[in-house]
Amino acid sequence: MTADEPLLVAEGLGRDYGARIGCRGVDLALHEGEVLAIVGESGSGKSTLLGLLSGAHAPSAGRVLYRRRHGVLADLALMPEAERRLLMRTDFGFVRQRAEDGLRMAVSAGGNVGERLMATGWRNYGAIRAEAADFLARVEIDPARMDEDPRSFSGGMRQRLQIARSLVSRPRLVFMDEPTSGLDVSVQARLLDLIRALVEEMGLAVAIVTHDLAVARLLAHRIIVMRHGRVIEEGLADQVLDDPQAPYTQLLVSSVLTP
Ligand SMILES: Nc1ncnc2c1ncn2[C@@H]1O[C@H](COP(=O)(O)OP(=O)(O)OP(=O)(O)O)[C@@H](O)[C@H]1O
Repeated sequence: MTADEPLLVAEGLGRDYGARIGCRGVDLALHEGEVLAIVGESGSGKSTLLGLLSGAHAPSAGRVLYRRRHGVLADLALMPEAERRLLMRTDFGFVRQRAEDGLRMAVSAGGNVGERLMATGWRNYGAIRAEAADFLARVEIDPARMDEDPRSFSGGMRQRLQIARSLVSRPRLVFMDEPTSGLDVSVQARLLDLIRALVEEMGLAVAIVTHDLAVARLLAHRIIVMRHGRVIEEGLADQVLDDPQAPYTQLLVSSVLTP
């Protein structure tokens, strides 16, 4: 596989909810090490698109192709269920808006991280514990607290723990849905820096949904702008933010629209 070949491709992708449009006609490609931000106001279809790209939901139109480690493109919807589930464990990571949705709250911090390692084949208890401690330190959680469960953690710590849980198994592709909203502004800034550092260091491909253009500017290489379920503009992050072409994007960027 060469760097020119995309890791993930969406072709004519769409999903309806009865008569309501979730998203329609989305074409995109995501390459290794690339961060793609999906922006748009509430209800524009961002989460629906992320659900389709990650294989969590089946499309009602089009398809999502994923380039597997041996280089072959596979249609997520046509994969046998067991294979898709395995792929989601080994190759994909998810960071949800609410840490509580991505963590097991009654399981220790170390357990939350170690569980992901076990799901990808790690078996040696000592090695799992050491790796979990190491990864907790990377997300700035004191490994001395690894036996505590996340209910005793602050919001920012919980989100950092969710990030550790998602990344410890070295996925190739990470899906993030508003990973910093709902946190204090100062906590958000620190978390964004951490995400940026980890994504860069691990060479991850990321599809991140955000209504916050500052998040997109900080993290993304490319941006797609959605409105009423469709992609209305896409391009390099700086291009879209500094020289938006679509009138709607111009309004978004000038903050006339409140997300
Ligand atoms: N489970 C569902 N059942 C019915 N309609 C849905 C469902 N999920 C989303 N929709 C509709 O699909 C459209 C797109 O919603 P989606 O959640 O993808 O937007 P979004 O851009 O992620 O919004 P937000 O920023 O508020 O999360 C909206 O009109 C929404 O009402």
